[in-house]
Amino acid sequence: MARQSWGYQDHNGPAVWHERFPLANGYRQSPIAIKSREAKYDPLLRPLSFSYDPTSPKVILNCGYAFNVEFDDTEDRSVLRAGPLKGSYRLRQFHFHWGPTDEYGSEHTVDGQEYAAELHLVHWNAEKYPSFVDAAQQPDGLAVVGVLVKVGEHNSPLQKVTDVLDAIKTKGSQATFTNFDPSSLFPGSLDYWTYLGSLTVPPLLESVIWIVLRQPVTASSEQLAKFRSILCSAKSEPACHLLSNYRPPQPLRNRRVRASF
Ligand SMILES: NS(=O)(=O)c1cccc(NC(=O)NCCNCc2ccc(Br)cc2O)c1
Ligand SMILES: [Zn+2]
Repeated sequence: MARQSWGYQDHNGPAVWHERFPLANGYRQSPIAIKSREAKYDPLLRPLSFSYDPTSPKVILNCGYAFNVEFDDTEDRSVLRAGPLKGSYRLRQFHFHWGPTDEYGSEHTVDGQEYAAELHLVHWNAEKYPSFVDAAQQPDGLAVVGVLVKVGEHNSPLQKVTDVLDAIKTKGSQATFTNFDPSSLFPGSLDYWTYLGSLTVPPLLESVIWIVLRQPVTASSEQLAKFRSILCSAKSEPACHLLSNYRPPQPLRNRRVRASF
């Protein structure tokens, strides 16, 4: 495995990603600072439609800059439809972004408000493209649902995820993870903002239709601390905790944010 070239520290973090990944200065980069008053209600936007098979999650792995719950995406078992999308998008993985304290760590912000963390559910357009990597090269290839997380009440569905983090402490480790419905992590309202953007991690490909839910969910301070307990170092390396893995908001440039509400 090639030594990870990028990360979230001063020497390899978001401020220098452009040196190896020129798309970092592209025209549809993510995340963005959402300004609710500038978002335009679009009556043509439909409600989101999820159909997730709880037996389709397979493993949880520490990739050094996040932990991903990976799904069996070899067929349409967990899909997202409607909303701003044409056709169905297949769920591939979900992961979180967080910061060094409960005060910040989300990637999207809303009216200047930073949240403690952000959940991303990554789907790809399996109707049009043969694989995730192919879809990730296309302007309509991916659809990511972002859920803002604020510090507060204990989040019991989330505890199923945080309980397994001790088993994947070091970069490259993985553990079995199944019988989990990721829609249990959603807030009560599925109102959303949507805009055209990119991956928020290198290679920063500009292939994501972003769907950011308006209503945040909560997680307790202890649950958020659990995120920070995983290591960005491999077993053989000096331990370094992954205290922060969020990319800050990027220029909106010539883009509009639409609201479903
Ligand atoms: N934060 S996000 O915008 O929701 C978002 C959206 C899609 C994917 C991910 N993360 C990962 O796929 N991570 C595991 C693979 N390593 C990065 C990677 C990604 C895509 C391609 Br093609 C090649 C590649 O090496 C995050
Ligand atoms: Zn993400």
